[in-house]
Amino acid sequence: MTVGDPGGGSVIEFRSVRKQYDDGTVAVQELSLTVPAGTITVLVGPSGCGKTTLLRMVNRMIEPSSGAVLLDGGDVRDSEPARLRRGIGYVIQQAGLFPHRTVRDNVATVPRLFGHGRRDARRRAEGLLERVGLPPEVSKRYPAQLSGGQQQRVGVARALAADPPVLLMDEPFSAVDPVVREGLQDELLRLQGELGKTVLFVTHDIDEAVKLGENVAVLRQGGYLAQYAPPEQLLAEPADDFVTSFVGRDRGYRRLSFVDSTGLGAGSVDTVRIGDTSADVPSQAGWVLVLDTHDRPRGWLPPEATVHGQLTEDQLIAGGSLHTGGAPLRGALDAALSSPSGLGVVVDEDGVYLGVITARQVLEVLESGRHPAMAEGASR
Ligand SMILES: Nc1ncnc2c1ncn2[C@@H]1O[C@H](COP(=O)(O)OP(=O)(O)OP(=O)(O)O)[C@@H](O)[C@H]1O
Repeated sequence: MTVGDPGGGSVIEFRSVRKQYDDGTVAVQELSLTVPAGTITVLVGPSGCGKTTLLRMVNRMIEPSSGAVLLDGGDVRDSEPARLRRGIGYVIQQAGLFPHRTVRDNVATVPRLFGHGRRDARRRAEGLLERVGLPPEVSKRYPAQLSGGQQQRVGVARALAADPPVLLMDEPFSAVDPVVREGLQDELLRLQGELGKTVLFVTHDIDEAVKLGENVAVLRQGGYLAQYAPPEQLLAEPADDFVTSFVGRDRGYRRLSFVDSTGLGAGSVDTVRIGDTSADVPSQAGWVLVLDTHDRPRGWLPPEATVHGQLTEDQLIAGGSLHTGGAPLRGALDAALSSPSGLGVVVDEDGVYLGVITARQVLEVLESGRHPAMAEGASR
């Protein structure tokens, strides 16, 4: 076993699986779904629609009543559960940590199971904790001494400790507040970029689903698969009324996250630099953008503002969000709408000023049909 090295992923295939519990509840109707290797696939749907049941069929915590789950083509029933689970990381809502073991020992448990010595296992655990973005000082604390978000990170580190090709995540970020949750989501995407696991992720939150999933399976009450598609397609072409209402009224706006802004031309605006004197500041009919010495935007001077002596930061009006050229159109629209001048500032990857755009320009790009996916959606 190699701990923490890039491991790649396995294909998971649900083949006509159905689950009826002993009391007669049918949690999953006959359902077929292939989860591609090395991607994040999200199971989303309202409470009780069978998401957890489906997820737990992969590591045999639940056995299907009929049908089969295959990992890289092999039926999971052919693997003894304990052995199977060593290749499948599992992260749950409350992290499920051992309360009487330190954070480091919680993670080190897994390498120990694989026969590593205590020291080696701890060293590996510390590497993993760093990888999930935890500072070294938390490693000797107990789980109760950590915030909810930190506990979830430990849960992820522990699930990754065996370098499993598959990671099952059941509402892992639901118990933390929205800001921490966003951070955890970003961290998972970054981590996945490095590790390329096959991640099957359960949530009831459609925003989380479209943010994380390369593919999203929408389930509805009674354990039916309503739609299985990449998020942009889900938002553009919801399969039925249930999916339409589940993805929400603002799906048109959310789809802007999936349309890139290539082709959105940037205009220009007068600029000055911090440290310039009144003589350098253009006669002001309109807003002037202020840059630092590296040409990075710092803020705005309003029309008719007078500059006495050298221009300093405290004379500026704070800018809105910045749009990185080529990034999704949603960011361009947000930059324009959040800017005090109404002009969204476009920058390059290094944050250097490129030009400005207006909300109207963003809408014109959408309406001009230069983005076929959006034009198609508009006609629906
Ligand atoms: N052991 C069980 N015995 C009987 N019914 C069960 C059992 N476990 C789950 N169910 C039922 O099966 C259905 C699907 O449950 P499941 O936990 O898979 O849904 P879920 O989509 O994950 O829900 P949630 O988002 O609320 O966790 C529900 O109606 C649930 O009540």
